[in-house]
Amino acid sequence: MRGAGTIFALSSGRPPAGVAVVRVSGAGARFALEALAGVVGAPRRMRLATLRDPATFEPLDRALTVFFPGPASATGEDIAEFHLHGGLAVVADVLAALGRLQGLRLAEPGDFTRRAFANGVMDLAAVEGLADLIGAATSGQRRQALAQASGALGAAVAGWRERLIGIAALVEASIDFSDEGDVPADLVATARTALAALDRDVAAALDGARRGERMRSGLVVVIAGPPNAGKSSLLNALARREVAIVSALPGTTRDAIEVHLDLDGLPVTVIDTAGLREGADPVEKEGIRRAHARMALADLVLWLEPADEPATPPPAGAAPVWRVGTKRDLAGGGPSDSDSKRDGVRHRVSTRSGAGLDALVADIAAAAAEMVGGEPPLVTRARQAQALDVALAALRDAGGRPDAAPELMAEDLRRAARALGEVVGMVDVEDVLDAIFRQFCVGK
Ligand SMILES: Nc1nc2c(c(=O)[nH]1)N(C=O)[C@@H](CNc1ccc(C(=O)N[C@@H](CCC(=O)O)C(=O)O)cc1)CN2
Ligand SMILES: Nc1nc2c(ncn2[C@@H]2O[C@H](COP(=O)(O)OP(=O)(O)OP(=O)(O)O)[C@@H](O)[C@H]2O)c(=O)[nH]1
Ligand SMILES: [Mg+2]
Repeated sequence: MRGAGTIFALSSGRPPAGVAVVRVSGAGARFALEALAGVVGAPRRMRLATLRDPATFEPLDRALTVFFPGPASATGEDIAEFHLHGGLAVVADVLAALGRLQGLRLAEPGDFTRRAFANGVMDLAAVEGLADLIGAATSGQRRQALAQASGALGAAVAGWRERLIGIAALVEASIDFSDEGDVPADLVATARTALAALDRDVAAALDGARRGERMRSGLVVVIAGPPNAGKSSLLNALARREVAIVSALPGTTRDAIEVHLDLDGLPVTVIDTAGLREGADPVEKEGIRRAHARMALADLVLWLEPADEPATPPPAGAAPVWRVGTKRDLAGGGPSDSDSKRDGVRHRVSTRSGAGLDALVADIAAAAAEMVGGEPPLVTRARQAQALDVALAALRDAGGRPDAAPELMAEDLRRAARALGEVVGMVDVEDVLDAIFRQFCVGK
C-alpha cells in the first residue's frame, strides 16, 4: 500500500554535489537511524556520526544526522535525515543499505508531501504552493509560491468557512423560529448582510486569479511579422544567445522557438514564429499555422516592421499588439526612436547596432509588472478558481432569492461550504490528489 510503511529518498539534487540529504519518514525512521549511525541524537539536533552498512559494518560515510520526532515534523511522522557527502557511491550505498532494512521502501514522487497532507500538516492549496515553490524560476514566482505554501489561501478559506457557518446558524435559527410561527425577520436580514460581505471577499480573491495563473505560467510575448523582418534576430538579442537560425533567406523559421526570460523577477516566455506570407511551401505553411496559434494565446504580440520594406498591418487578434520597427540602422534619415510613437510604431530597434533594445525590454518588463506585479494574489490555479467560482455561485443563490424559504437558503450555504472545502482538500478531491502529487520529484 502506497500510504503505509516507512519511506526514504534522496531529497537533495542529483549527485555529485557538496552535500546530499537523504530523508526517512515513518514509524521506522528511528530504527533506520539506529541501524546506520548506531545512535539517535537529541530531537532536532545535528549529530556527527560514522554511518555503517548494518549487514557488513563497513563504513559508508562520516555524516551529519538529525531526528525529528512526529508529529512536530515536516510530514507529521518521525523523520530521520542523513546529510551525506554528496558522492554518487556514498548516496547509492546509503540508499541501498536503507532499502535492505525491514519495513523501509523507496519513496515515490510526492510521497513525503502526500503524508504531510494526509497528516494535516499542509492543506491542498499549500501543497500546490509547495510544488510551485520548487518550480519557481523567478523571484516573483517564488514570492507568490511561498505565500501559498505558507497557507495564505488556506487561512483565507478557513476564515470564509467560519463566517459561512455563522450565517448558516442564523438561517437555521430562523427555520426553528418559523416552526413556532414567529419568524424574526432580522435574523434573515443579518444573514443576508453577512452574506453580501462574504460574497465581496470571495469575489475579490477570484479577481486576482488570472494574475496568479499568469505569474505561475509566465507571460507569453510572441514575435510576429512578415518573413525576414528580423524576428529571429530579435529573439536572439533578447535571449543573449544564438537560439534561432538567422539568415537572409525569407522563410527561415518554421517551428515556434521559445526562450524564458526573467525580467525584474517576472517570468516572460518570448516566442519566435515563422514569417507570415501567402504561397509558402507545405512545411512553411504549417509554420505559419503555428505562428497564428501562438499569437492567439499571447499576452502581448510584437509585430515587426523592417525599415527597408513597406509596413504590413498585423492580423487582428485578442492580445495587445506593439508595432516594432526593426533594422533601424538601415533607416537612414528616417524617423528616430523619439518621434516613433507618432505613427503608431512603439519602438524602433536594430539588433545590428543594439539601438532601442534596452528601451524595448524595459517596456516589456513594465507591461509584465502591470499584468502580474504587485502583492501576491491568493488564487494561483484554475483548480482553486473553479472551486471558488462554485462557492460564489452558491453564495449568490443563497442571497439572491429574497422570497425563498430559509430551508433553500441553508441548502445553498451547504453547497458553498462544500466548494470552499474543495479548495483546501477537505472534501471531494480524491480525483485531483494523484495529479497534484505527481508533479513532485522523488524525495519531496
Ligand atoms: N534538511 C532539511 N531542510 C529542509 C527541509 C527538510 O525537510 N529537511 N524542508 C522540507 O520541506 C524545508 C523546511 N521545512 C520544514 C517544515 C517543518 C518542519 C518541522 O519540523 N515542523 C514542526 C516543528 C516546527 C518548529 O519547531 O519550529 C511543526 O511544524 O510542527 C521542518 C522543516 C526546507 N528545508
Ligand atoms: N541591417 C540589419 N539587418 C538585420 C537586422 N536584424 C536582422 N537583420 C538581417 O535580416 C535578415 C533576416 O533576419 P531574421 O532574424 O532571420 O529574420 P526573420 O524575421 O526571423 O525571418 P524568417 O524566419 O525568415 O521569417 C538577416 O539577414 C539578418 O542578418 C538589423 O537590425 N539590421
Ligand atoms: Mg526567423
